[in-house]
Amino acid sequence: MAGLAGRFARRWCSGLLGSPLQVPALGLHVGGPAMLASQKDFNNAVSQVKLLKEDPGNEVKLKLYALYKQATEGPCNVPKPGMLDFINKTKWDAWNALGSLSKEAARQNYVDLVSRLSASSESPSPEAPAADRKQPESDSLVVTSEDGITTIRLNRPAKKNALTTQMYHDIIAALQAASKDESAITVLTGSGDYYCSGNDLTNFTHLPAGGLEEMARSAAALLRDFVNCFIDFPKPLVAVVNGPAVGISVTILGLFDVVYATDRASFHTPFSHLGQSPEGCSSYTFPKIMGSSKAAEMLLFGKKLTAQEACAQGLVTEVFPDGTFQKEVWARLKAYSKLPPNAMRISKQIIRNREKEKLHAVNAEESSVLRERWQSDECMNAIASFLSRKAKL
Ligand SMILES: CCCCC/C=C/CC(=O)SCCNC(=O)CCNC(=O)[C@H](O)C(C)(C)COP(=O)(O)OP(=O)(O)OC[C@H]1O[C@@H](n2cnc3c(N)ncnc32)[C@H](O)[C@@H]1OP(=O)(O)O
Repeated sequence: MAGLAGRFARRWCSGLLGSPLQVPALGLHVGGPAMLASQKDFNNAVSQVKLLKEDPGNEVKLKLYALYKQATEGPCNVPKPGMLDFINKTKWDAWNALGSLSKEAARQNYVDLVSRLSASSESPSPEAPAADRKQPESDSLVVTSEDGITTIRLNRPAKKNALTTQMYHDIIAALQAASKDESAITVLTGSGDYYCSGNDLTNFTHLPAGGLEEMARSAAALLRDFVNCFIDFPKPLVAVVNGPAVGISVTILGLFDVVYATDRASFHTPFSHLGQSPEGCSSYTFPKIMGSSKAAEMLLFGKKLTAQEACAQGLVTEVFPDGTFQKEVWARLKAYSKLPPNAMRISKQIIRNREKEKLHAVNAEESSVLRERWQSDECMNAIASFLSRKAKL
């Protein structure tokens, strides 16, 4: 965890400052007195932060916190918080990562960062959003509509398309819009080499004021809303699985109508490893799709399936060679999107409607079990282990 936050903090610091007087390894300003911000500049910047029109996000807020502490108190010399005190430990790590940076340089870096934030929150966005579609709040999701197909693309390739809290909200909004737009088919896919690495495990480190209990309550409510959107989605829903899939991105596949996968894809649900339990209605759909013992191997023991195995077990519709995957899949989807849209909707309704009530009940139960799991030592230790780079799947 210390390493993770330290690495994060170093990365946030680098690249933010353009001064020639930088420590190359840290990207931090260590300039001489003539270059440095005054106490008055610093005080102004502190006031300016409160006036920012847009929330700069947790990563930037953490950097501001660290620079503020360094500028006002100097290098971090308070005891490190306990491993499970995620928030205070992350803050401590960020502050500690600034090492022996002088108070004056920290003050300058703080002023520079605030001035960049103020400038970007005042400049108009380069592209006006399409009139009929509210654009996602972050760049981590890209939604496009073309040829009768609305495509929702997970776009965080550097993090293997792990789902942040904001992305869950954006996917819900994108599905709601797609259910009403002109398109005949809706597709979920990923950018880069992964389809999706599941829930972003750092979501669990952003503890709200109500602590772990409140975090678990609000995550369970969001999970429930998120999965409900897939249960209720009225048009053909297709997953274009462009690479490995993990966790919730695998479990919700049971709620898709068609799943196309590259032969590079794999399907992994490591819930027990993470001290968690199945979601996405997989406790119901997986046994139905593949039989209870194959489902148990995946959901209890975290057995990872190859694309071919997932296809043999009915979770995947068809597997394509990676070299021709995109070309073949999109050609096929374009042809399908020309079929009469109302006929496709109505057929989907007949196939899915009698299951809906059951699926909603399963979703509610899975979300409520997870709410408890997320507060367990097993779960917190597994997440702390991943964050401290001791564990990877
Ligand atoms: C509303 C809440 C709902 C919650 C619903 C619950 C869902 C349950 C799940 O989804 S459980 C599944 C959770 N996912 C994982 O446990 C995957 C963890 N990731 C890994 O094990 C590996 O990263 C990997 C196997 C996916 C890929 O390994 P590889 O070596 O190829 O790549 P890196 O590990 O170097 O990853 C590149 C960077 O991406 C970050 N990252 C990857 N996955 C996640 C993730 N799930 N959460 C947060 N961050 C992730 C990784 O940390 C690297 O970042 P860095 O470059 O900054 O170090």
